[in-house]
Amino acid sequence: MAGIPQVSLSSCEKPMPVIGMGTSSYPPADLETAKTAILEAIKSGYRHFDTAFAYGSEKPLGEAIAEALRLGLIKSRDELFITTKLWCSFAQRDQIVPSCKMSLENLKLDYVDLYLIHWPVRLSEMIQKTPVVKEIIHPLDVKGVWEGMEECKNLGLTKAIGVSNFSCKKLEEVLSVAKIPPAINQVEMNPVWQQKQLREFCKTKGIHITAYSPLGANNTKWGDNRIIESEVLADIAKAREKTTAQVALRWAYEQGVSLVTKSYNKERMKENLQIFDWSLTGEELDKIAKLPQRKGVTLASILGPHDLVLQLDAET
Ligand SMILES: NC(=O)C1=CN([C@@H]2O[C@H](COP(=O)(O)OP(=O)(O)OC[C@H]3O[C@@H](n4cnc5c(N)ncnc54)[C@H](OP(=O)(O)O)[C@@H]3O)[C@@H](O)[C@H]2O)C=CC1
Ligand SMILES: O=C[C@H](O)[C@@H](O)[C@@H](O)[C@H](O)C(=O)O
Repeated sequence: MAGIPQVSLSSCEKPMPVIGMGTSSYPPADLETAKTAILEAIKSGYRHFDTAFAYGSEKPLGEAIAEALRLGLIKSRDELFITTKLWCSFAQRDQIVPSCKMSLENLKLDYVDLYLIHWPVRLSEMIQKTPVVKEIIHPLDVKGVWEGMEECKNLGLTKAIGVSNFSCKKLEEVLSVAKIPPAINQVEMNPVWQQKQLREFCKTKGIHITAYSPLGANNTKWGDNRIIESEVLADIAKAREKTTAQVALRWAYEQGVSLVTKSYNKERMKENLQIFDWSLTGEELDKIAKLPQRKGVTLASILGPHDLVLQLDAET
């Protein structure tokens, strides 16, 4: 297996492996299933893991890390790059540090490598299921929340801080108040939602993009099968003796972003790492550039089609 390239992030001394294992599974995996899959991913060579308070995968990830250390698969926790995210129900100035500490407790870690604001919205209640009623959805206090994120970094609870699902407009708001600029914006990005405008903007601001759902989150509640069933991608895959998934992942990598993709299947998690020793041709890239575009993951599909949510989904 060719080695996994790394990227450096602003305000973070530790480099990040460009491919990470996602841990948002549908239907939600039980603790043992998730732990076993994550351990398998470590055995396969993954060193970057993406979790969130909302996924319920912090605990199994923490257990898998402890087990990997016990088994000697890794010598130190420092060999891993761990990302987790602030859930919307805790998106208030005084709740950020406690929330980060709660995630660290779930993970049984002293620090995470990256802490992200999960979505640019605040929920005034803890939720058990989605969609939610509109009364609990509020605009984000960007200044207060970002100050809390900066405090997490200054306290050493996280090496880097960033955001997720932020538009250019929301990023401008963060940048206007930030003492430490966001290192990353983690957003949906794949051949059928290429994010050209946002990528241009982030490049000029030194914000690195991580692509989530790079396979279109096929077979999940929040995604669809447009990528896995794309004839254009399948034709390229056939000609190159790769799989459609590998073509989609390689495309994202060639755009200069990092990516997090989830597989709890031993063969597919290995397959997804085989993207670093070949490249797409100019002609293949042109064909992919022409694919029809449509956002797959929307906040409205999670929280419900409320005005503020639809407005956030429509922002560029
Ligand atoms: N910040 C945010 O708001 C969001 C972040 N994320 C993060 O990004 C991660 C990845 O995105 P996700 O939405 O999971 O979607 P992905 O695009 O990574 O797709 C995951 C789906 O594809 C399947 N799959 C994986 N590899 C292959 C393959 N080689 N061939 C065919 N099917 C495959 C998986 O099934 P199987 O496991 O059976 O292989 C799973 O059903 C998440 O797990 C999460 O960590 C995701 C959504 C939103
Ligand atoms: O209800 C659906 C879930 O919240 C799903 O959309 C998320 O877990 C997603 O992967 C995310 O990171 O936001």
